[in-house]
Amino acid sequence: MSRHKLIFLIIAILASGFIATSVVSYQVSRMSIHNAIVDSTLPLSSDNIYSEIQKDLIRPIFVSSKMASDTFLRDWMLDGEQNIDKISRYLQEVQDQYGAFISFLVSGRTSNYYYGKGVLKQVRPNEERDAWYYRVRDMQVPYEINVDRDMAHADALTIFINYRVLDYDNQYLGAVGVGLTVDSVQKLISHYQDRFRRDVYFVDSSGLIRLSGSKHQVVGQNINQQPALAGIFQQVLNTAKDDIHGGSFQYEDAETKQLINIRYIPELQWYLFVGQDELEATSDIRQALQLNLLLCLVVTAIVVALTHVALRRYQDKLETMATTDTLTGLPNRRAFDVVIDVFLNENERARSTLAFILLDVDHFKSINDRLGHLGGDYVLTVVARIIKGNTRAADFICRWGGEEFLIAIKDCDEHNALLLAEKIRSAIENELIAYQGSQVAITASLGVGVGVARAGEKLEPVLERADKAMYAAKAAGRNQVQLGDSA
Ligand SMILES: Nc1nc2c(ncn2[C@@H]2O[C@H](COP(=O)(O)OP(=O)(O)OP(=O)(O)O)[C@@H](O)[C@H]2O)c(=O)[nH]1
Repeated sequence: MSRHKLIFLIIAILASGFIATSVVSYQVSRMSIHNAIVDSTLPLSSDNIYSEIQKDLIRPIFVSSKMASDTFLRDWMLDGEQNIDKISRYLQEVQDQYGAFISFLVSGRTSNYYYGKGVLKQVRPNEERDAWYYRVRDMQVPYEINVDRDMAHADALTIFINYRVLDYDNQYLGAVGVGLTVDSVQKLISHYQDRFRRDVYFVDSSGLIRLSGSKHQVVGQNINQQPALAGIFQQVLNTAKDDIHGGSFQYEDAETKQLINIRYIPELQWYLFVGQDELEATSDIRQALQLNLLLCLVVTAIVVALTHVALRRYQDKLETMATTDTLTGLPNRRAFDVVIDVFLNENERARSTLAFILLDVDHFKSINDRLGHLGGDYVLTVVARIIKGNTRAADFICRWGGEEFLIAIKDCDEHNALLLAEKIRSAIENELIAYQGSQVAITASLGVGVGVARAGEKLEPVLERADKAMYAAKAAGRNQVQLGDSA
């Protein structure tokens, strides 16, 4: 397998492994956050808000019940509603003492609507705003909770506790009670909005948003105008069972993925919506995913870079090992095959002849026999050194075989090749090699082949000329240079 393929494979394995683990862990975290929101966070918020509302309603119900059974109030009504100041003061005192928004009394006999400042108005059966009074008058239960506009306070949205007042013989006298501003509920939902980033809003059965702490759901709008939400709301209305309306739902719009919990608040006859944007809730783990992927990228890049360097070094080492003769340090015959094309290319650009000198140490067998194999090895290293010392860096020298060396010279004619071969021959002849106390003189036979060779072409003709010339030198008595037949 090539190095590039191996690196590509490593990248593919690391990247797919890292991406798979990051994405799987992201999905698992996302699902657990989703489930936590749907199963506990939203229902719990809904429960808390509902119980706060109930808690807020208990006190005014208690105050209204006290008013309905107050002997002063009943006697005043039975005595013919004589002194209006008295009842106004009473109502004002209740209002101040219990921090109510308004306290009121409506007389069944005179239809007067009394409050802290006197008579506000008279209720009329055909007045739509007074329908509540006639409903209370005829109802079977002692009180109702009604969310309505308060005329005495510029039509502010108010929760009224409407209590029936009966005389000592249980005959209906009128309706009494207090009104609460919805400010406390509004504060509560704003608190949820700010602290837990939850959308809290109340919707009546027509879909009208009555109270809201949410930026997206504005009071006065109708949720039926939001197609995704309208469908869910219809579902809630349709599946209402035993007055238990609601459940957990999810819907998506252009920017958000909302998870919502809907609950019916019977006291208000409104629906409480608590929602959370899943995308916002999971933004942290999405950031973690991005960071993870970035780290994976960095780790992959480091691993790939290290692998590349290690492989490169290893490959270089292998190549060097495979192409270098360990004894002389010269390139070997394999290196010749690798390098010669480059060598020929360079020579071709020079458009000149190429020379090969083939050198064979004379009677090397007997040198081996005399000095031993290690001694023979040493002689070969000396010969290599002599050849190197007499050639240029641009020449290519290699160990061709046992005691044979090849010198390739670019841009070299017969004359110069013969001169170089003679120089080497004479340097070898003149070298007295000292080995283990004895002095050894050696000679070599050299064959010169000169010709034109191009990259990709067979070199055999030129090489053969050098080879034949070398054998001719041997045959002619050794220790000499012979020139091969010219091309
Ligand atoms: N010490 C040593 N000997 C080698 C090496 N490679 C080849 N030889 C020996 O070199 C000798 C070459 O001998 P031959 O090819 O018969 O030729 P020669 O004795 O040099 O005689 P001529 O070439 O005819 O002058 C053989 O004995 C090989 O075993 C080597 O790396 N080291």
